[in-house]
Amino acid sequence: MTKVVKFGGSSLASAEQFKKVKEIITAESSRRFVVPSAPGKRFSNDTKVTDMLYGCYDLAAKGKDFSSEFDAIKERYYGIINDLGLDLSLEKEFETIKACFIGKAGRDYAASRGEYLNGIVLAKYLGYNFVDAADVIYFNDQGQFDSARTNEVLPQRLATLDNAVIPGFYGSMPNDTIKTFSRGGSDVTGSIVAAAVNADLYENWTDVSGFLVCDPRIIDNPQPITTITYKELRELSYMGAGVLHEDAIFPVRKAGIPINIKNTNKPEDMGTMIVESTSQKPAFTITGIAGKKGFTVVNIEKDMMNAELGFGRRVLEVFEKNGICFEHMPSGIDTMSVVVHQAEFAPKEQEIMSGLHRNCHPDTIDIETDLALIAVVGRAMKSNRGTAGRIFSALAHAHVNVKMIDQGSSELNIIIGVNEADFESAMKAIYTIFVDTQL
Ligand SMILES: Nc1ncnc2c1ncn2[C@@H]1O[C@H](COP(=O)(O)OP(=O)(O)O)[C@@H](O)[C@H]1O
Ligand SMILES: N[C@@H](CC(=O)OP(=O)(O)O)C(=O)O
Repeated sequence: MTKVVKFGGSSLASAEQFKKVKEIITAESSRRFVVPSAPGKRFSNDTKVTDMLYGCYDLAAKGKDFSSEFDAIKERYYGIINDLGLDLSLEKEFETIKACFIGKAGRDYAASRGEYLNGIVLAKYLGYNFVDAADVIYFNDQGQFDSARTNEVLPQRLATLDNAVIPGFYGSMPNDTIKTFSRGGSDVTGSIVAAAVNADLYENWTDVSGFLVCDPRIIDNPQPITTITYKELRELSYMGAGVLHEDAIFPVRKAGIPINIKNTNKPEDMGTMIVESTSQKPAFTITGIAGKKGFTVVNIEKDMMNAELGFGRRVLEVFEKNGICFEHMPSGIDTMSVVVHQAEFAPKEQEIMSGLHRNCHPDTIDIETDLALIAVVGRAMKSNRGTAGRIFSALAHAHVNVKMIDQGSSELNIIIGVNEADFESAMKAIYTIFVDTQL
């Protein structure tokens, strides 16, 4: 039996957390491959080492003095090393990092050092081999994960080792520079390593007892989800359920390896099993709710739009030419709405508006900003009548105006657009109707 265990930043934020991690790893000899994140927050208004590194590098890149910020990062590591009583010096590593900051080695390089250094500390503490992710995880020239090259090198390298610590979050580009995944990307490394060693299980250790029906920062003590399918999870992660990076699902899913989300602070809790399919009925009609703020809707109106061949294509062409992906596109007979990420759309707004006028000759176009999207997800929704009705009556009772509705043909999710100001009350209303009232 081989398990790959990924520990998030909250699980490795201090020496106290490192001790819990060692106890978990040594409790089972199958926990042979370990993927650590950089030290995270020790308390709610603490700063993650990754953010400290970004801040420090930004100063260095502007040619400003970054010594006190750099010392604060060193202190985080030496605090852990000293409290664990390790005989380990990172002075050589810190010298190299400082020189690379001055030499402007890049933001990705800077951020990756959080996981790199934590990997060295954890390997020493566990007595495990250290494998630098830069030597085994690859990206292509476009900056996308290069699975072909990684699959040639990583499985072979790990096959020679009884155990290893492989830092999460980064790898190397064809020109040997360092590249990171997007934020939270150590989850992706864990998944890639699990596939490479053909693990029986990928354990993802965090600070909550698994996936919860709703974000615990919005609902107090939400119910846990014991089993969830990859498909459901992808919908929820994509819509902001931060426990697991949305891209962490693909490598293990392809290899048929289940994921178990576990709590480092409560290892006895079962956590959540993420599986391909299950006959287990979810506890409620819905499996989970997640949501994100920061969307814009572009509403396009034109009489007889439905009869105009190629109208939709011409609309989307304008977004494509401006490099904007669309999230949803609800449409009527004479109307079409395109929902996009506000941060991506805002700088291109004028180009897109004039492009739409030129390409599609609409009667009117209006833009609504500050929209939040909420995904209500559940494999049981398909076989339960009236789910949408319950959602909308709950929202009406909570005085939330629904701006947009989109139901995928898989009937796995219903997406609802509301004003950002209504986001929290909408999430609470939906949670209450399905979980507390259990309608
Ligand atoms: N549906 C959800 N279930 C559980 N946690 C969630 C959910 N949505 C958001 N979260 C947040 O995700 C956090 C865990 O993810 P993350 O901060 O990336 O942890 P780690 O540092 O272990 O990688 C939780 O502390 C919680 O605040
Ligand atoms: N440290 C990186 C990568 C990561 O996955 O971290 P965490 O496991 O703490 O979410 C980040 O903050 O984005």
